[in-house]
Amino acid sequence: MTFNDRTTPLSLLATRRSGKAREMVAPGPTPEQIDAMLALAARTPDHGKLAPWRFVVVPDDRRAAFNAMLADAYRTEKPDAGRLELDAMAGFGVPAPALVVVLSSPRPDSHIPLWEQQMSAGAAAMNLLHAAHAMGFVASWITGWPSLSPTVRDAFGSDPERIVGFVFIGTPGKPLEERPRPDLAAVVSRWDG
Ligand SMILES: Cc1cc2nc3c(=O)[nH]c(=O)nc-3n(C[C@H](O)[C@H](O)[C@H](O)COP(=O)(O)O)c2cc1C
Repeated sequence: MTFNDRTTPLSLLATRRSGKAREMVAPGPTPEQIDAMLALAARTPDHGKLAPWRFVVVPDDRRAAFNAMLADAYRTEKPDAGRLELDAMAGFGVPAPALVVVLSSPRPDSHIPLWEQQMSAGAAAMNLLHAAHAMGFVASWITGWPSLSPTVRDAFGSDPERIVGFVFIGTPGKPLEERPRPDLAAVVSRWDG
């Protein structure tokens, strides 16, 4: 199977496949390409025109500081953490060339339900993935412990913001492999009420 076939919009959707962050290599997107991706990702449906999400680019020269921040946060929240766990945090997303942090930035004072604002943030992350793949890269939406850590969230924003995910972007260093896809019969039905 040819993954991320950019021949047509439909072929791209039909063959879209994320890359693994730890297997990504250069080239990654240039800063201008990242800006272009984010302009595409910002075309995301949101009820009430609130744009209840934000993107924070972690530039190349801040990636080491990002990983050090993660390790520090892990040590603070898990004082008993062993060396292996701390090394894993310090290597989070390495060696993927580019990183964008997607934040849910809801407006609590809005009449738009929080749930709808948070769904829009998820959609924005998905659109960022689509933009990256449409530009010839692979992306990977990762969460894990850092996405739930208040300390890490505070490095990028503040309550009630939440980290939707860390989107790593680069070129696959190994051939992509298909993952099992859901049996459509299990997830699609016709309402007969
Ligand atoms: C909200 C969210 C969080 C995810 N977090 C992780 C993660 O922490 N680690 C991981 O290996 N995959 C994670 N994934 C899955 C991958 O991003 C990817 O979607 C998965 O490998 C499926 O590949 P596909 O994008 O080709 O369908 C997450 C996906 C979503 C939607």
